[in-house]
Amino acid sequence: MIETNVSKHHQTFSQVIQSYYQLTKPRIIPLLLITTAGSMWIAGEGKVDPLLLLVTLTGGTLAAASAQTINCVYDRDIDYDMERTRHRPLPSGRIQPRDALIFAIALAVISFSLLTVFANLLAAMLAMSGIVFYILVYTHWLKRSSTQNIVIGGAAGAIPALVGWAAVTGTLSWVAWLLFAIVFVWTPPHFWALALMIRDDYAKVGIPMLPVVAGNEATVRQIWFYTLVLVPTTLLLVYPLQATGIVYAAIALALGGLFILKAWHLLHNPGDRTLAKDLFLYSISYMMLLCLSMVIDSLPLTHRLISVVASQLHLVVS
Ligand code: HEM
Ligand SMILES: CC(C)=CCC/C(C)=C/CC/C(C)=C/COP(=O)(O)OP(=O)(O)O
Repeated sequence: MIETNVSKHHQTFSQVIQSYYQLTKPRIIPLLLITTAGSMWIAGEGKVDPLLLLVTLTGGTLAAASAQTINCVYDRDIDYDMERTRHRPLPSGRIQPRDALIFAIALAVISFSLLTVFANLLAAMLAMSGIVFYILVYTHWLKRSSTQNIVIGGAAGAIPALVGWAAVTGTLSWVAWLLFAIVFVWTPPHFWALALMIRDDYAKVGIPMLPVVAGNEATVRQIWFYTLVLVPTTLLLVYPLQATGIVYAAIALALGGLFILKAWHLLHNPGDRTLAKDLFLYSISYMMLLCLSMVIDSLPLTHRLISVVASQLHLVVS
């Protein structure tokens, strides 16, 4: 087991807080919340109770933080061996695994209570299932054993979209599952682009990420495949589900076109790490803007503006 001297040094209160904060891998959480919010706005047809929004996003934050913290406890051995993750609080000895687990359980309990009391039981149960799936299916079962680890495990990252929908409607629908599918299909291009950049790190610790096991060519082909599935999937919200309108359709098409273009470049240059990095960074902006377009599209103001423009066009034509 990893023991370092760092834990024996005195840490100031703010350093301790900082370490617990880092344990939650906070940089990923805002995007998870953006998918939750996009889902909530579509579910609420442009009108979301601010208190429900606040509670759901807080509950979602705490659940994701709990999941990431348990993942840090479980993966502390490989995190120690990888350059990118070596300085995390557990491998560097700033927090003890037992304390991290207590912290994670506390986060999960608060999240569950908050969501149950102020949203509903379905939203709370979904958030908890996100934690369980991420830990059991991704971290424990697949991460160290399958090249498909992030395809199947990626379902955990798509659960926040279901949480958002459930919080507003108390149930799940086809649209909710489609939002889930969008994040699910987006995850392989998102992660494999990154894995192409840092494959050596994964190879070092024996994690069977696709580029390590199957090579760059096979990985870019998979990225290309999932990107080609992703873009039409995003458009199913417009037709046949009719959950979003013209504003979303136009933005989803433009963003999707650029995603396909970038994936195409990578497909023809599998060894180019700059292109891989470009696609990874774009995948994040893509999801952010796609969800933002869901929100804008659902607003009553947008609907009014569109009917004004449509009637003007009608006048011009007739
Ligand atoms: C199993 C699925 C996923 C895997 C394996 C994965 C893996 C990763 C990894 C390893 C990083 C780099 C983090 C670092 O440098 O410490 C990253 C970054 C990121 N991921 Fe994912 N990810 C997954 C799904 C998601 C999902 C579902 C979202 C949100 C919807 C997301 C959002 C982000 C964001 C925003 C970053 C950038 C963080 C930064 O600014 O450094 N990821 N991902
Ligand atoms: C509703 C709910 C609670 C959902 C939780 C979903 C969740 C925490 C998704 C995160 C996915 C993710 C960023 C994985 C990082 O992979 P990794 O752990 O392999 O990354 P690493 O190599 O940086 O450790």
